[in-house]
Amino acid sequence: MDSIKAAFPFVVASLVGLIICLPALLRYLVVKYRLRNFKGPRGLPILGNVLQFGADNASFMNSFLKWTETYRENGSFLVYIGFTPVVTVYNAIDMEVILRNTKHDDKGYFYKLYMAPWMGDGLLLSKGTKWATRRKLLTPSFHFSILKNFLVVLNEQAQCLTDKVCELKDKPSVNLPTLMSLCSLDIICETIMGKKLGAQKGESSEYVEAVHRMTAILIARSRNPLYWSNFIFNQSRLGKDHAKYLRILHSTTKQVIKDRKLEIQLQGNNDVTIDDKSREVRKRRRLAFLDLLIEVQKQDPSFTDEGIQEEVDTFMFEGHDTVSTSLIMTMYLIGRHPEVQRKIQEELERVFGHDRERFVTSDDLQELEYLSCVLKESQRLLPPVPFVGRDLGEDTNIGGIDVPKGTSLTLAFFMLHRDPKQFPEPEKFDPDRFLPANSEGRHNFAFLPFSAGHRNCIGQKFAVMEQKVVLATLLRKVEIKSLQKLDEMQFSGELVLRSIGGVHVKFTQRP
Ligand code: HEM
Repeated sequence: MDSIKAAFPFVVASLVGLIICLPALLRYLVVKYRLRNFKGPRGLPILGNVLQFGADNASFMNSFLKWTETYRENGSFLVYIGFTPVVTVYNAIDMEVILRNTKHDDKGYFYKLYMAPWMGDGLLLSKGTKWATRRKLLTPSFHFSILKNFLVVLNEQAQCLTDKVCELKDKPSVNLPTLMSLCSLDIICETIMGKKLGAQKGESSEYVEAVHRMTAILIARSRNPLYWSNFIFNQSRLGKDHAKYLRILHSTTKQVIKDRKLEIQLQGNNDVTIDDKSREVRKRRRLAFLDLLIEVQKQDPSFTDEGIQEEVDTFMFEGHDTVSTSLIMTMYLIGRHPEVQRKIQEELERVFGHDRERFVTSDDLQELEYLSCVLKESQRLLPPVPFVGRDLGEDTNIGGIDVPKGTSLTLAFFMLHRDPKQFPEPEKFDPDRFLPANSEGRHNFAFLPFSAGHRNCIGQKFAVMEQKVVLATLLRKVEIKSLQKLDEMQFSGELVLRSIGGVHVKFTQRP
């Protein structure tokens, strides 16, 4: 009798546990049944496919690549992370179905876990009405007529980079990520917040240190499943550093916004006005995106200071690592293909003559057509954002199978861009694929470095402009030789694509 009494609390606890877990268990069984015909690697009970992912980011990427090739005909496959099904999609037809549907705008658990503390509920992470209202408010700020106001900053920073690179010409090897990250940070800080950092010139800044440390912490967090729990992460050394750098990042942006608003107030009105019809910007000083956000707030006071901060933090994050990764990969590929580099140099000579100093103008940007093809081909082969996540907002037919609402998706651009039906010999770097005549008949959703549909990249035009200015300035003066072979490089799909072990090149000054 006593032993029954003693066991009673455990029996009750087990029953309560079962009742709590039952809905989740039932949902798992129903979803598993509905997805029974979806192809994918066979996993273990309870663990699913986790053990097949490998212990580090490189093995994770290799497993993904292996599965993509195995299921290429389907263009999608299913894995289980424990009890959670995740469908990976990498064919143009299903990409279109998903990205065109406005109901699929939830970015999923991991996005929120890693990025929300820094970016809050800004444009990247928000959804529904909040996202739609913000996107409508912010889209005009990315119109080309406004973006061209940033050309001066882009040119100045590109020249600073070029001067630095010229000084490195005798070095046998330069690791591109270190160099390019500082350049794109200088650019994004000045264009978004109107703040000159001087990172390229070696001026130390608490903010730059915090951005670098924060990015590294987010990557380390994604690698360790224990840190996926907020509770465990917050107690860890890494979690404490995270809190410290987050304070620096937020207090900096908060202060910058406050100072800029005060400056405007002291001047009596905002010295930046935008003509509604021509989108022409009139200003008495250098424009920053922040001025445009403050202008938006004047038109719509529901866009609060917190709202401005969320968007500034989002742009700082989204507009820095992505562009520098794209430049790194493009410079690497140019340095591997002397014939492509020669064609770029010929185009630069056609547009700039022998003038290696003059700033790149908006007319020049239109004329650099071959450089556009090179950028696109680089973003096809080595897309800076290799994957994005989504949770399905409604039941959706993917590859002929009805996938239930709530299922997590990985949209794998890295693998999409290697579809041999859309891009014959997909591993070959061939910028001519993107000449207009060679692009005919290609599916509109076969090439998505900036994603597509309503949640596409708002900063796409800015990013292309920045890269063209940097490359047109640099390649007029220097030549790049890449020191690693593509098939020997090991990539990892973190928040952006990274080459484990760096990207090493040698620069020489052009005669
Ligand atoms: C080569 C550089 C860039 C690449 C490859 C890139 C790529 C992308 C991709 C793939 C997305 C979709 C993310 C998702 O669906 O989860 C995205 C969204 C976004 N990007 Fe970019 N991006 C770049 C540069 C920039 C820049 C320079 C800015 C800002 C200055 C920016 C701001 C944003 C924002 C705010 C979003 C969220 C848009 C929304 O959901 O409405 N990006 N980007």
